[in-house]
Amino acid sequence: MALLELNDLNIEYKTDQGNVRAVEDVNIQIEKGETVGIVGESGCGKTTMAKSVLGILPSNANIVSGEIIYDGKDLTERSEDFLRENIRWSEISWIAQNAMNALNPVYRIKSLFHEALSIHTDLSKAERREKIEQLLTDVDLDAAVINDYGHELSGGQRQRVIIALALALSPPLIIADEPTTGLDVVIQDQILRLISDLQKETNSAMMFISHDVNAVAEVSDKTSVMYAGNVVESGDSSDVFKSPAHPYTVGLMNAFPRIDSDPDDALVTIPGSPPELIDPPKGCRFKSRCPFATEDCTVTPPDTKVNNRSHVAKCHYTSKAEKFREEGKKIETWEQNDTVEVR
Ligand SMILES: Nc1ncnc2c1ncn2[C@@H]1O[C@H](COP(=O)(O)OP(=O)(O)OP(=O)(O)O)[C@@H](O)[C@H]1O
Repeated sequence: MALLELNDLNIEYKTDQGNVRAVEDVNIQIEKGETVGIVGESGCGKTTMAKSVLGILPSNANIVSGEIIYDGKDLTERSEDFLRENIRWSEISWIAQNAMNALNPVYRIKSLFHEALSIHTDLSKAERREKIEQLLTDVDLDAAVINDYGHELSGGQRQRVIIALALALSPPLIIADEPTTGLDVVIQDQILRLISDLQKETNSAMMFISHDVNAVAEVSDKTSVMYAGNVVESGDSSDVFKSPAHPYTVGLMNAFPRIDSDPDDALVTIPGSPPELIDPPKGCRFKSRCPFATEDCTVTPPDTKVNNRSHVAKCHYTSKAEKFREEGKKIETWEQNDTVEVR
């Protein structure tokens, strides 16, 4: 049994304009000790999905159907008290983007930890202090920051504090939602490496959410690519990133050139933006931006097996994936209005 299983998960937000179908029929499994990457542009439903696991969705959100099975328990059926006392921090912790900005600036760093440790452990005050200093050292901070206020630290230092907090109770699962976004590129790299090293050392499983394909490819064993509320491609990261089979994955990878790619190569971007999720298009949601789309794409896209492992893509034309990859490198492919013939 997987540590976390999202089964046919559907989540909507109620708004004055109508219901936003932010997560639709999402299936994701995370095994013990494994890192699963979730990648996609802003607004694709990644954060909504992650918040549903922790039970911290905003009040206008509704889990319409599906299951969130953690260690055999369906969390969608558990109360707020149960999640607070038995799941958050101790079983599943959360590293959010710029999380410290959201925290109370009049709190000292030590207060953040004392709160989590006093609720969930029976350590004495002195033992808690020792533990906090150790956690801060583990994330390469000077233990003296224990007495600082959040606003006295740099962005990178704050994110290290948040990582230390996420590790404080040795949770079996860590959800890291855009943990490096907004940081300086060099710091991003350090934080990424730190998360990856600590995760291996502690053997926690991790859901690693990012819009940055390269970051996801670097740390994840498996990857799910999300577009407009759907998982459009998933599989072992080595399969997904070596042989992307959905045109969206191809476009996303070209939009994030690897550090070792030729600097003279033109940057390819996917024109347009994801569709409105109040009345999303029928069939494939990527259709209007896909240079390879045909009439068939207006019907429900299939889950197509790409190889004899677990690599699947929601596209009718995965048998043409090699051609997608080749044509997808060219700017003209994405800029022209006509469909590119791949047959
Ligand atoms: N509180 C809310 N009320 C209504 N709609 C919302 C709310 N929060 C998010 N949405 C909508 O749900 C969809 C998914 O958003 P979500 O934040 O989950 O995406 P994301 O991929 O995590 O993007 P980002 O990285 O920008 O957070 C978007 O269309 C967004 O506008």
